[in-house]
Amino acid sequence: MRSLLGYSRALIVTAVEAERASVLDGLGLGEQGPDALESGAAVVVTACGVGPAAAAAVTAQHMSIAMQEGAPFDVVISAGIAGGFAGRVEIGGLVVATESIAADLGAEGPDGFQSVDDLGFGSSRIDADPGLLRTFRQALPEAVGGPVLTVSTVTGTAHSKELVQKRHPDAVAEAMEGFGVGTAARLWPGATFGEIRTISNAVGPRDRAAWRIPQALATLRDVFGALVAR
Ligand SMILES: O=C(O)c1cccc(C(=O)CC[C@H]2O[C@@H](n3cnc4c(=O)[nH]cnc43)[C@H](O)[C@@H]2O)c1
Repeated sequence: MRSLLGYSRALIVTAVEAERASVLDGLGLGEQGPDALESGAAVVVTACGVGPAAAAAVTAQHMSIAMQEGAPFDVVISAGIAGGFAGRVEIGGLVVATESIAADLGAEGPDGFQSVDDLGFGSSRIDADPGLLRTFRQALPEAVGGPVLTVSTVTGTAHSKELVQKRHPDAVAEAMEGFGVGTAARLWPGATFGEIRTISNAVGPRDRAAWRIPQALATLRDVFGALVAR
């Protein structure tokens, strides 16, 4: 593959291998060996592990190596499955993040939760690059756009869902890596960032048996098939 969406070099970060395999399948790349990063492949797909810390560390490592090799990434995409907020997106559906928000980064107190923004310690939000977002929207007209939350603990009760929705009424989905990937990506000037998620489950009381992972992985494959076709 020469390039993705007109960018010279793309890094796609998933959490787990099954998501990575779906992305590679959609891109028509089959298996990609560990040499792709050092050898300057136009698209590198990596599985970072679950959660924002692993996501930030692995993204930063990849970006640093690519820079040293003289082939920096100019687009970084956090991709994978997610929980969707009922009424906003269906299971099996697709979400494109307008921003990736670290929903549990802050402090609890007697008056409730305060984000790091409220506390004056920085920002818990990373905007998607506007040009990349426009491209996603054109290529994926069926996608629901909105904030995607990054959490360290999957929301698993009606009560915690209510709390998180009160704080983020516009959120369309939650996952566990986007804010971490974006935090690393924005350290490199010239790298654009975005997040794409397909929906495996509804956010709320935990019912792992109800997660439709194969369906979400199939949608993820089709999404990257549509992106590479442009
Ligand atoms: O068991 C499997 O076969 C399998 C295949 C692909 C992915 C998984 C995962 O468990 C992925 C975990 C990953 O998914 C995101 N995720 C999905 N639903 C939610 C949610 O409701 N709340 C937060 N995160 C969610 C998240 O990004 C995880 O890293 C298993």
